[in-house]
Amino acid sequence: MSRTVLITGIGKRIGFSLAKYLLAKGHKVIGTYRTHYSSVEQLAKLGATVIPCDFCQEGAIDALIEQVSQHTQLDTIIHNASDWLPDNADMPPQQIMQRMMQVHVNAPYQINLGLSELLQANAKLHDDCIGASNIIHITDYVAEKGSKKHIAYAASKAALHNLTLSFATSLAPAVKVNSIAPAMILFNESDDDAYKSKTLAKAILPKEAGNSEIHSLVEYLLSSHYVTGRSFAVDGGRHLK
Ligand SMILES: NC(=O)C1=CN([C@@H]2O[C@H](COP(=O)(O)OP(=O)(O)OC[C@H]3O[C@@H](n4cnc5c(N)ncnc54)[C@H](OP(=O)(O)O)[C@@H]3O)[C@@H](O)[C@H]2O)C=CC1
Ligand SMILES: Nc1nc2c(c(=O)[nH]1)N=C([C@H](O)[C@@H](O)CO)CN2
Repeated sequence: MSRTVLITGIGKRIGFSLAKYLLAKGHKVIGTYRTHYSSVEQLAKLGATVIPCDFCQEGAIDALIEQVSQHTQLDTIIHNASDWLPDNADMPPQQIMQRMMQVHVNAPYQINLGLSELLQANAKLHDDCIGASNIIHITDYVAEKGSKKHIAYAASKAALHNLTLSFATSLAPAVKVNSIAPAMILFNESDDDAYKSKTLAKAILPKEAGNSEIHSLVEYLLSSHYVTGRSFAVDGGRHLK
């Protein structure tokens, strides 16, 4: 059955690849972006509805909720947008924590509350309406482990997983709410060989997993009618090292 999926942060990397993947599967995609890369135009040409939204801009989230509410068949939200700020970023610690909580906690919280009635109503469009609609929070392995250099980021991702627990309870039985906790999906262009070797050595499956690991897990969660309130680690067994 074709779904209508809101994905945040579609401009690049995992968000971009996931939007392309879901469009290719025949789903309708509504995607938010902060920077207007050519990839955004590419997704629009493939049929996506693309909406500019910087979650740190006053009023932007309310405007997004208002705009997405017009898409009356919305049944899935994937919170992918994220800012990987280190604690030594060139701004005061208070601002670092505020931005991390704004992007990773306040934005998903407000969007979920603002669109939950639509998700619940559209669960009924499916043959089996129990667990038919979805919210997926993309967190991070460090939500459970912590981080030496991204303390505020890790804390905000832990809070994002806590939203999974609360919304899973409050939106049952129509809406499933789950976390995906990745570790090493994609390196950044700025990562040097020394960093890559050190990072790969943290997992018992030492590899850069790639976007397809997220695609297949999203597909599984969308097909389930019974999995909710859980976190799915995509981390090469880092917890066993
Ligand atoms: N890549 C990996 O190996 C891992 C990724 N993850 C998680 O997976 C998800 C995707 O990762 P990845 O693709 O690497 O992430 P990126 O950092 O490459 O991209 C994140 C996206 O979020 C957008 N974004 C950042 N800040 C804001 C904001 N204030 N308002 C709106 N949008 C914003 C970015 O926009 P812009 O392009 O303008 O910056 C970008 O499109 C993230 O949640 C990340 O934390 C977790 C562990 C590992
Ligand atoms: N928003 C982002 N979050 C994270 C990123 C990223 O590029 N953007 N990258 C990672 C790393 O893969 C880290 O897990 C290992 O280097 C974590 N989160």
